[in-house]
Amino acid sequence: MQFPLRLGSRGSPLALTQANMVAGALRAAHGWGPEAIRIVPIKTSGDRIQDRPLAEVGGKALWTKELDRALFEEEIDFAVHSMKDVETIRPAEIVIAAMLPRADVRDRLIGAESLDALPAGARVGTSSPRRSAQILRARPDVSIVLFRGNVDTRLRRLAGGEAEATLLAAAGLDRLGRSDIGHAVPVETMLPAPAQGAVGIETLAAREDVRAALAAIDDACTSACVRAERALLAALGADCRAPVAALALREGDMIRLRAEILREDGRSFEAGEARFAVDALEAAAELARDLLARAEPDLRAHFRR
Ligand SMILES: NCc1[nH]cc(CCC(=O)O)c1CC(=O)O
Repeated sequence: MQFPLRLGSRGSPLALTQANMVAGALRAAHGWGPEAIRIVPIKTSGDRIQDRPLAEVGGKALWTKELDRALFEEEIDFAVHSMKDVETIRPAEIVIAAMLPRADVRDRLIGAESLDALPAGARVGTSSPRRSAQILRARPDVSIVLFRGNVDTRLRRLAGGEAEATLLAAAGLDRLGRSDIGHAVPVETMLPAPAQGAVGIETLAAREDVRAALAAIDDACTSACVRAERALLAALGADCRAPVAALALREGDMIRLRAEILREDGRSFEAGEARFAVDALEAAAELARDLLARAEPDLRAHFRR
């Protein structure tokens, strides 16, 4: 293997923090020095387009396309991603080689202690169809304001009075050293997005040396759970912009997968769960089909490909 290994990352503060976590884990696992890994920031189209909801931007692979290209052109040896932002359908030449131990999976509400505590008619800033739907289900009186951009941008817009509250992933806030802000929303109220809180590392399938090095930092439990959540998402024909929530937890040799599909206005939803052996991912697809079969036409329409 040729050093330094080049780790591609988005350039946002959160992405770079996660890249440093990956580099640190690899150095510790292999006893490598600080020079062994170089972080290469790469601008993605998702980072450039800030003024429209992602669902409207339409193009797929907003966060991955440029990093994929850098992998193919051998500008980088591996790439770090928030697994939540990685599409379910990936190029066949690319593999998810490892995931770091998952962080807090919950969303944190900033600006109020709980959804119930929001003032009547409050404006809540988010660009996530899942969060919008879950908020509106709990609080049909609030209005949703489009909030995009990185964590700092969203907090600035909140401070600027553009909304009374916003929601951010606890994992991102914690990694940025902002554990002090917001109130965690229980997963029973807001089931998280599939793969929320998980950091993954991708490389080319052909790079056996890199894959072996990455295997040393793979958290098997996180990988198994996130793979189950992604299998459900894939079977729904959905991506990270669809109003889908899913959370898998290990229970001994089994995985317990909870999932929810919602209409974006929160007026209709289906929830379910399944228990299956760690490798029996077909059960996740079955749960997806079951949710779709129960969904009323307007809800199912969100998932028509
Ligand atoms: N879509 C943006 C995104 N992708 C991953 C995270 C947070 C970190 C994580 O979930 O691992 C965030 C920000 C957020 O949702 O608040």
